[in-house]
Amino acid sequence: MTHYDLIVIGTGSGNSIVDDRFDDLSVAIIEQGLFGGTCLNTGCIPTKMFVYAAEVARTARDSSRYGVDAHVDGVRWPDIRERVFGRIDPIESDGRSYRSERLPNVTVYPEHAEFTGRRELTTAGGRVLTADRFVIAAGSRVIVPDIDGLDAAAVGAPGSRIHSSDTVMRLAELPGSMIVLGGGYIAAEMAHVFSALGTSMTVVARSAPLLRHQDAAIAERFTECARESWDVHLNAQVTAVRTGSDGVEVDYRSADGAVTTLAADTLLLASGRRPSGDLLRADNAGIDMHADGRIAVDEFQRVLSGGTAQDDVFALGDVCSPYQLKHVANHEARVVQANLIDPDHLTASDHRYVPSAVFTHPQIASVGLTEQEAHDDGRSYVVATHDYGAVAYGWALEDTTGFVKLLADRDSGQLIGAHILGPEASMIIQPLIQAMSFGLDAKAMAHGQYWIHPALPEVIENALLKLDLPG
Ligand SMILES: Cc1cc2nc3c(=O)[nH]c(=O)nc-3n(C[C@H](O)[C@H](O)[C@H](O)COP(=O)(O)OP(=O)(O)OC[C@H]3O[C@@H](n4cnc5c(N)ncnc54)[C@H](O)[C@@H]3O)c2cc1C
Ligand SMILES: NC(=O)c1ccc[n+]([C@@H]2O[C@H](COP(=O)([O-])OP(=O)(O)OC[C@H]3O[C@@H](n4cnc5c(N)ncnc54)[C@H](O)[C@@H]3O)[C@@H](O)[C@H]2O)c1
Repeated sequence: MTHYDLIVIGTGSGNSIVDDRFDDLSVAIIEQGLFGGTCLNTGCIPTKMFVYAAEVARTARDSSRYGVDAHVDGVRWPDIRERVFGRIDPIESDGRSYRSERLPNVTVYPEHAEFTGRRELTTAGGRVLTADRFVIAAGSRVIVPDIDGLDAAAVGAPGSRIHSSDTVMRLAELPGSMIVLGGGYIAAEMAHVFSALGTSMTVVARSAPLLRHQDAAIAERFTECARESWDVHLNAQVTAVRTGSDGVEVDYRSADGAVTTLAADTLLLASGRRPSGDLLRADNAGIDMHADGRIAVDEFQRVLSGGTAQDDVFALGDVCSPYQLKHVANHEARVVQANLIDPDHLTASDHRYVPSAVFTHPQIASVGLTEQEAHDDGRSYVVATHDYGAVAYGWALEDTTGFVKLLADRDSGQLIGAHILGPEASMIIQPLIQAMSFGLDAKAMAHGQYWIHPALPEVIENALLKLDLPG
C-alpha cells in the first residue's frame, strides 16, 4: 500500500489542479487513457479543428452567391486528419512526460483505478493507493445504445464500420456515406464536418426536432437548415444494426410502426455520454450518486456521502456536473484547486449563466433560459427576435436564416435568456453572457455603449432595442 497527500483521478480538467503550490505534497495522478482527457484528444479541440476545415470547404462551395465562382477541387482527408492530430498528439505525450518525469513529488499511474474502500483505490495492476485527499475528475464516456446487432466491442475497433466520436476523426479514409445516430451536439457537429467535406449524410434521431434542448425556435430553424444538407429522419426508433464487408444497415421504426432500412459506409453513434463514476466504483467509497450516474457534490465540489459533504474528496467536470462542457469542467477545477489550497475559506462554483455553443452549420450559441423554461417557471418575461438579414453585416453575409432571440424579465429588465443561430454565434453571444453575469440590464446594455457599425453585433443591439420593457 502506498500513501499520498493527494490523489487525482483523471487528467482532463483534473490535470490542471497540481501546480507549484502543491510542490510540498506527495501526489499521485491516475490516468487510464490518453493524457489530457476528452477535450484535448477526442472532444472540443480536434472537433473544432475539423469544423474549421469544413467551414472552408463550405464557404468555397457557397461562394457563387457573392459573385465569386470558386470550387473545391478535392478534400485531402489524410492531410486534414494529420493537421489536427499532428498538433494534438505531441501535446498529449508532452503532458504525460512532464507529469511523469519532471515533477519529483508526482507519481503517474497509467492505468484504470477503482475505489476498493472508503479512502482506498486499487489500480488495474493491483497497486493499492490511499490518500489524505482525493480529486475525482474521471469524466464521462460514450453511451453505446442497446440495439439489436450492435456489438459494443466492435465500436471503433480496427476496420469496424461503426464508430463513436472517440474514433471517427481518425478514420483512414473519408467515408462516401455516413449514418449518424442521435440528434444532439455531436450529431450536429459531426454531420456538418463530414457532409461539408463530401460525405453523403443521413441523420437518424429518436425525437424531434434536432437539438431539442435548445430554445424551440432555434431547434426548429436548425432542423429546417439541416434538412437542406442532410437526409434527416426524426422520431425514429433504431431497432437493428447490421454490418457487412461493404457497409452498414440500420433499421428504424417510425411512430406509425413502419420500418425503414438505411444503408451507408459508416455508422457514427452520437447518443450521449455517461458519467464514469460507476466504473470508478465510487459506491465503494460511500459516495452518493444521482439517478443519471453523476457523483453528487455540493456547491464547493465536495462529494456527498449519505447526504453529508466530505471535506477530503472533491469531484469536478463530467463525472459530477449537470453540464458536460469543458469551460464548466475548467471552472470547477479552479474551484477544487482553491478549496484544496485554502480549506478554511471555501469557494463555491458559479453555475448561474452557463453558455454553450454548437459548432455546426449554422452555428448556435445560447445562455440562460429557453422560452419554454421561462414559461414553465412562470416567469413574467418579454421576448424579442432580430434577423441577421435585417442588419448591414447580414446583407454582406447574404444570410437568410440567422437570428437572435432574447428574453428579459419584464419587471427588472434583466436578460434571462439569449439564443443565437447564425455565423459567429459563439462569438457574438459573449457580451450577452457578460451582461447577464454582471447584472447589466437590457436597456442599459443597448443604450449605454457604442455598437460598432456595421459590425455583426448590431443584430444583438437591435434585438435588445426591440424588448418591450418599461422606462
Ligand atoms: C466530440 C466531443 C466534442 C466536444 N466539444 C466540446 C466543445 O466544443 N466545447 C465544450 O465546452 N465541451 C465540449 N465537449 C465536452 C468536453 O469535452 C467535456 O465536458 C470535458 O472534456 C470534460 O472534462 P473532464 O475533465 O470532466 O473529463 P475528461 O476530459 O473526460 O477526463 C477524464 C479522464 O479520466 C480518466 N479516467 C476515467 N475513469 C478513470 C479511472 N477509473 N481510472 C483512471 N482514469 C480514469 C479518463 O481516461 C479521462 O482521461 C465535447 C465532447 C466531445 C465528446
Ligand atoms: N460544442 C460543444 O460544447 C459540445 C460538442 C459535442 C459534445 N458536447 C458535450 O458532449 C455531450 C455528449 O454529446 P452527444 O451529442 O453524444 O449527446 P447529447 O445529449 O447532446 O445528444 C444525444 C442524442 O442522442 C439521442 N439518443 C439517445 N439515446 C438514443 C437511442 N437509443 N437511439 C437514438 N437516439 C438516441 C438523444 O435523443 C439526443 O438527441 C453533450 O451533451 C455536450 O454536453 C459539447
